[in-house]
Amino acid sequence: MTSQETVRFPAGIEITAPISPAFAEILTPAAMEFVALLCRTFEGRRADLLQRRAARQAEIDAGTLPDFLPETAHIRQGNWTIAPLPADLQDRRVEITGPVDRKMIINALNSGAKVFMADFEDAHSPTWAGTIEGQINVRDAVRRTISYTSPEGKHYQLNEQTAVLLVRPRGWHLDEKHVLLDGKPISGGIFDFALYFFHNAHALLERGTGPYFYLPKLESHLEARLWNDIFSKAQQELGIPQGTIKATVLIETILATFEMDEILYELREHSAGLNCGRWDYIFSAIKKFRNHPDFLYPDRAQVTMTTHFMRSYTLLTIKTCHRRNAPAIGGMAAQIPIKHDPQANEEALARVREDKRREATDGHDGTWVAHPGLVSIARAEFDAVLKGPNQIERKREDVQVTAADLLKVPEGTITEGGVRNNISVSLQYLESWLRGTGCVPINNLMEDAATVEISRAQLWQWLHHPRGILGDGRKVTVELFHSFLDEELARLKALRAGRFEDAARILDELVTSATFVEFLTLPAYRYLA
Ligand SMILES: CC(=O)SCCNC(=O)CCNC(=O)[C@H](O)C(C)(C)COP(=O)(O)OP(=O)(O)OC[C@H]1O[C@@H](n2cnc3c(N)ncnc32)[C@H](O)[C@@H]1OP(=O)(O)O
Ligand SMILES: O=CC(=O)O
Ligand SMILES: [Mg+2]
Repeated sequence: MTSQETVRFPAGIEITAPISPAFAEILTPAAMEFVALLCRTFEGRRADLLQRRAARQAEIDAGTLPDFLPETAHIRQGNWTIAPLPADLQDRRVEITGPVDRKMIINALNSGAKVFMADFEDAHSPTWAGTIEGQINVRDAVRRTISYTSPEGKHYQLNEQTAVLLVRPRGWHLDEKHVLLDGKPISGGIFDFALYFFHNAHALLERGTGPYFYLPKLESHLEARLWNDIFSKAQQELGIPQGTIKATVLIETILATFEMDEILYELREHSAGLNCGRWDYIFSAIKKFRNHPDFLYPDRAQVTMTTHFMRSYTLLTIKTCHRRNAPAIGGMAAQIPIKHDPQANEEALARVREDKRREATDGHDGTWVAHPGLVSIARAEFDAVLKGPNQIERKREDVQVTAADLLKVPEGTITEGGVRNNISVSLQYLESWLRGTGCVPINNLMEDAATVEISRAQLWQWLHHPRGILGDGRKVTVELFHSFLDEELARLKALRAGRFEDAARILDELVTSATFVEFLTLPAYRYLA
């Protein structure tokens, strides 16, 4: 390892973590100059927008529910479209997503999916090493030099035909604590974006593709405007034509659904449509209305894609996108292939098939899968429906969705099984995240930061809401939570060693805190190397 003293960074930049020779190829003085420029230019606006989130939360807490914005009615009513899509983003019928681990990047690019989203977000635990290695891995993937040999001696390299690469940087709320600018941690999202763009934009263009992104967890069109301005500045600095960057925004907060036209409009030169990030969306609904007496959500397993508010959201996303000639990408079913149990496996695959069939029939232009074993299943469902590379021509003008549809609370029950499952899944996921793995199979389901946000947010809500009562009449209290937590923790610790005590400390803080913690990754990041 070299230390920062041996690498000359621009004035004001300090890196507080080790820099190996391989890391120094990413953290070059020129790249860090670019990072610093974007952070200096835009950090103030990021901070203001995070403040604005808090102000909107206060309005909701005071009883003002979200609605479509009167001041942007002219944008919703106007007849504009996004700029034409590049050739390699026309057909996105199956997109695989996954962490920026070297082997998984190769497997994902070779999976037969049209697109691979390399994830520095929900599926990524942002350790210093994992984050910079992720940048090395995507750099090598862009240049097609990436290879890997497993400890068992299996060799991995890219096929002739590979998926189109998209990168998802961190959301606005996360800092990169190992990089200080003028003494303060910088934005994790700008850091991820800037390094990928700086090192790869020209190489991507030379290969006939481009710098393509997914943008997570936006809560308003003003947050989209900030990304758009960052894109314009980045392109200008690197001498890349304006409009080259293409970004798909995840509609995964309940507030963003009310501003989908506006988000597409802000990014119209850079837009590659919208995606229904269902897991964060459910989390966001619980989080935003947590203090409202009428909004109490049942067990996580009961908040499905066919509940009224979820169906309304996905249909409105399709209609909004298609009116603007933008693709509407579907989301991720949590089921993954199950080894060694053919019947359970067939049931899991049937659930994925059903989910993808509904998305394709509704009008989505593509969808997400969690695992290479699901690519052909999703593909078959979209092949059966799509007449061309996408179905943007299906405008779905028949869809009528109101604010009330988007806010309808699903009915259901809160059960002891639901409470225990939320505790156990949160503990297992946090424990893995603390060890640097941001996506894991638990009970044969894909779990990542978004799915686990639902679990811990439900625990908080059931504990703090007067109607957080189990089917058998017991109120969810701190005492009940602690007794279940102790039992679930003991069960897990008996199975294997790990950072379960740290995970339990974080979960306890998240659930029993009087005020809701905005994101579980904020306290958890304090524990991360
Ligand atoms: C809410 C959201 O944000 S969704 C987006 C974020 N979530 C994701 O991206 C999910 C990514 N998926 C994963 O990480 C994994 O599929 C898991 C953790 C769910 C399951 O992983 P595993 O239990 O290791 O799966 P499994 O053992 O069946 O893997 C078989 C092979 O497929 C590979 N594989 C599994 N998932 C992926 C993936 N998403 N991308 C690339 N390769 C994958 C494995 O690396 C393994 O490769 P190998 O045979 O060469 O060793
Ligand atoms: O990012 C996707 C989600 O479902 O959350
Ligand atoms: Mg998400």
